Amino acid sequence: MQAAIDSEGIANEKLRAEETLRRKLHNQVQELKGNIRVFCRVRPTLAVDDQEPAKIGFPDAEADSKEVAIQGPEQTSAMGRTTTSTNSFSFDRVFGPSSQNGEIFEEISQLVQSALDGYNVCIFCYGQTGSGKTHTMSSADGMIPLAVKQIYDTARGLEEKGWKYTMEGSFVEVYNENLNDLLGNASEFDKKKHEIRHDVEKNKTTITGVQTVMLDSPERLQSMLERSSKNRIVAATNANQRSSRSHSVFILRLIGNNSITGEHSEGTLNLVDLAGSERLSHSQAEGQRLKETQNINKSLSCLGDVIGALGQGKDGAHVPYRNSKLTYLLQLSLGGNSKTLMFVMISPLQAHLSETLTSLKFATKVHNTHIGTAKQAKR
Ligand SMILES: Nc1ncnc2c1ncn2[C@@H]1O[C@H](COP(=O)(O)OP(=O)(O)OP(=O)(O)O)[C@@H](O)[C@H]1O
Repeated sequence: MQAAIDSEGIANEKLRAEETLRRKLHNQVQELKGNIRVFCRVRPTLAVDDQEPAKIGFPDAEADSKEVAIQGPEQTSAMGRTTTSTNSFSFDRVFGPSSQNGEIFEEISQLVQSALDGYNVCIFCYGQTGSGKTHTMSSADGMIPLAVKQIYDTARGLEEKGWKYTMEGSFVEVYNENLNDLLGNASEFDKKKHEIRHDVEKNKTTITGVQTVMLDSPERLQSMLERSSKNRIVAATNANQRSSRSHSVFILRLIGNNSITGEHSEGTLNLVDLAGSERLSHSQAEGQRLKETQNINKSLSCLGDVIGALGQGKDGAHVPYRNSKLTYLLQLSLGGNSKTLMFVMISPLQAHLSETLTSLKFATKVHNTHIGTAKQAKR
């Protein structure tokens, strides 16, 4: 009897040691892949798209591709000759129009694992309105539900290794440089002030007056997503397609305690659906629309500046987090202590060619950035 208990004890200890080693190796692999990665996704042509497709060379479904080639707009020379140049872009992965959310999630599941292991992670969707950001992030089989499911499954598996996890979720939007609680009361949107507080020591950000939901069952997530989308519909007006004019940030805080080894880890996974990146010419926009556009342009270019400053990798160099609400909110999840993935979504239509090229150029800038080694928030 005693021998059986002893050998069970040894086996459990081996399991725990293996888990500690797995975490270390997992992180080494993630660092080799780079702490900032960019994926591109081309959405399929939809039945409602009645415009001509653009000439895009995208990967076939089977290939593990990194390249996308776009035939640029026609240019006529002084001699009257018409030419079109091909613009090629390369990223960490390019997904063609037939790719499915499940397949895309396989690539990001490793980052979800990093958040469980105590790292801060940001996953962004960037692109013009209608390019597939919400489909990728929040649809029924999008990154948010798949990430939460993976966290449940993994946390359950880690129980036998002594780990117990709690998962807290909040969901906010940044609209016109104001924070709103998507789980709160829509009548308070743009009125109630929420403050962002960073505790650098604990590597933890809190937002005052925002609801936090203990995500202890998949049903909780479902009701959380329903509440947020209802709130956005209430807050929208005919003239204001609010969801595409604001950034939404789904924040999952993952707290793990190991009662046997005494290890503790806290990580945050931020899933960010950015506002539509299309450039409205100022002459077309006026009033509320102009204000929205200016705020979106400012915050997206600020995000690019923050990533650019981090990419210079100089310790102690100024990083302009405070220049926009979004970058300030994500301060502790961007930079040396964290891992970032940017999805650039593109439309397959010729009519969107110029926005597509602008998006791909922004994404290339991000892709050329290398962020320093992440440190784990573990005590
Ligand atoms: N990969 C895809 N497969 C099938 N349908 C897609 C795909 N991507 C996008 N769609 C469809 O295209 C339409 C526009 O996509 P979506 O709403 O996700 O765009 P968006 O970039 O989030 O726009 P907005 O900025 O307005 O929120 C939707 O009807 C969506 O269901």
